[in-house]
Amino acid sequence: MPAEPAAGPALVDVQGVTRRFGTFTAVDDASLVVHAGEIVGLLGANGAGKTTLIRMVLGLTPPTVGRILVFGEPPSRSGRRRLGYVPQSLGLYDDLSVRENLAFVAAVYGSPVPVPPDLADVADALVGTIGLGRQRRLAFAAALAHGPELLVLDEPTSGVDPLARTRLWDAVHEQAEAGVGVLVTTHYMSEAQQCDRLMLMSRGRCVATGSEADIVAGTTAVAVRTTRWQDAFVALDAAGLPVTLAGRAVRVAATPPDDVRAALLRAGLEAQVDQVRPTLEEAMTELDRVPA
Ligand SMILES: Nc1ncnc2c1ncn2[C@@H]1O[C@H](COP(=O)(O)OP(=O)(O)OP(=O)(O)O)[C@@H](O)[C@H]1O
Repeated sequence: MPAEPAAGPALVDVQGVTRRFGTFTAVDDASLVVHAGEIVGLLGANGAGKTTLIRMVLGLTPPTVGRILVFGEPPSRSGRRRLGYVPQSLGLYDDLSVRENLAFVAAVYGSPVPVPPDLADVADALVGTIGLGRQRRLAFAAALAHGPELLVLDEPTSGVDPLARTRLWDAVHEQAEAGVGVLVTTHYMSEAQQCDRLMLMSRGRCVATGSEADIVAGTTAVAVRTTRWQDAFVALDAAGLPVTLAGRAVRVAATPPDDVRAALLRAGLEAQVDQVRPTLEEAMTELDRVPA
């Protein structure tokens, strides 16, 4: 996962962009580039500002401050023809069949769009009657109809099962390998790990950028080893610490080991407390807590 952006002209170049809605700042001084052939992931909790940033890249919402270039120019109608966008809501016609949805897109772009082989068995089913995973696959195929150079995907696999998610990501990688730049928002850490570069947003601000290793560096996590792991979990949770349980492994993000030991001692628990390499999720917990 390279930390530095790939060479070559940027497909998307966002510099120092802020977007306010009244007195509320949804995006605060964000910068971002996407080059051909790379997958850039936008991460952040609900309301972090990801969709607002994407809408600005698409030219749907103007920035309050800052500069956005897409294909070297401010977002425009002609630029939009060179990109494919899959919104969270998918933008499909529920009362048309899979085939009819693709025919509609084909009519707009003037080029035929074949039904993808993995949707062949539902080609004549109304979109509203097929599963969400297949709807997302269809929205993705529709976004590719005109051979875009840039794909913008807003939570493309939200609510779909792991198999469908893997298939969609295979299709995303295929596009990137063919030279398409991809800007994708996600809540799933497993998906973030598939991106070439990441940008983590918290309350509108960009709090970390780079590879997974860059983002994890400088954050902390501890592992708590004790036979009384259930009691340890309850005590740390009651102490207000960001504790998680994976099987019997108790882990605490964003907290120095001594603070974890102290919280355990207060609960009358003895345990081995070791500093460990944080997961991306733990790093995000810590970075999301950085005061504004
Ligand atoms: N048109 C608008 N008017 C006022 N506030 C808005 C508007 N659009 C977005 N916001 C606010 O800006 C903040 C960022 O919203 P945004 O949808 O960009 O977040 P997000 O990171 O995409 O979240 P999610 O993961 O839930 O989609 C939220 O607090 C939202 O309520």
